[in-house]
Amino acid sequence: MYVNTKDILEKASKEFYAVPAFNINNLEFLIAILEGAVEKNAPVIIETSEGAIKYAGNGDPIRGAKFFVNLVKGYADTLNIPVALHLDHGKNLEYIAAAIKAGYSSVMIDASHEPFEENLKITKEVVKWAHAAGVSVEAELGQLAGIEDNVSAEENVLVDPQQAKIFVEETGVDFLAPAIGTSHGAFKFKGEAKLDFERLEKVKKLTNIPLVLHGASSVPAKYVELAEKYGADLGGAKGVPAEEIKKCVKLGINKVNTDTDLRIAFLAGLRKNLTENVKEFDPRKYFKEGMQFVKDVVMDRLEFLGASGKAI
Ligand SMILES: O=C(CO)COP(=O)(O)O
Ligand SMILES: O=C[C@H](O)COP(=O)(O)O
Ligand SMILES: [Zn+2]
Ligand SMILES: [Zn+2]
Repeated sequence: MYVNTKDILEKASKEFYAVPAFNINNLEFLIAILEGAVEKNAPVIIETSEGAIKYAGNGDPIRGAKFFVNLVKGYADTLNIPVALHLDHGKNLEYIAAAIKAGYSSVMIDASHEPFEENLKITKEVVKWAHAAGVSVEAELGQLAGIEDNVSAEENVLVDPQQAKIFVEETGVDFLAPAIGTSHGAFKFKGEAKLDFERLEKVKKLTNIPLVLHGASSVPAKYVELAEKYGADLGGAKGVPAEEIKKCVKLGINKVNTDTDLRIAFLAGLRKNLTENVKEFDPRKYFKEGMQFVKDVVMDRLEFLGASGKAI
């Protein structure tokens, strides 16, 4: 069933587990994710970036947002697990409005690149519109290193826990993404993974709402190696080890954003399949192995985050 993200995350926060939010751009990833969640009897969050909406709508945000709601809601309503659809890193009010109007379960307003007061003001405004439509809201404090859509932060600017308390109280936001040292993409951390667990613990104590970990892909070596065996060049790829993510879940993370791991798993399967079956030209066949790898990543995450069996 298609549900509000808030219902999924408030239960997770009360019961100390996390639900993965997987980014999609197309049908194949959606089917693989939902199949994995059904097999694990788990709730799941599907998310689309502004770029995904632009892609699906062939440049038109209204068409793109409607496309994803029809696709995800239509599919979810045939299943017995809770499924939510979330706008990831909403930065343009045009996309946020399109998602709310189309029927997304929740939206993210990411004004974290703005000064604190400005972030607070914009977030408060989005919360007002979204809540009026029954849509829940995620916001971000601090900045992630690496490239995030059009914004790039050279260094991590970590969340200030006291600011987080004020921000949550004043904006009425439903979930918060605190920057604690992760970054987006396949090339995280120069040395060992280094997350600020103490900071995370303080943010949870002071806000007591569901928290979100961005840039949470683990970049599994087995898919990187397989993709490279079949011609990819992903030299230096590195993610957040599952054990580190589990520590974050104990300290209050309830939504774990994952895009890169699915991309790499699919790439490995697709490259392998195309190389091994040079006569094949039916996409339903050559996509299959990539979809299976995506499903495997999904099931693994549902399991180690504690979401498995939590559908009811
Ligand atoms: O945070 C993300 C989407 O918002 C995705 O992070 P990864 O690049 O680590 O998968
Ligand atoms: O956080 C960003 C997500 O991984 C989405 O990336 P994208 O803008 O390339 O769709
Ligand atoms: Zn951000
Ligand atoms: Zn993110």
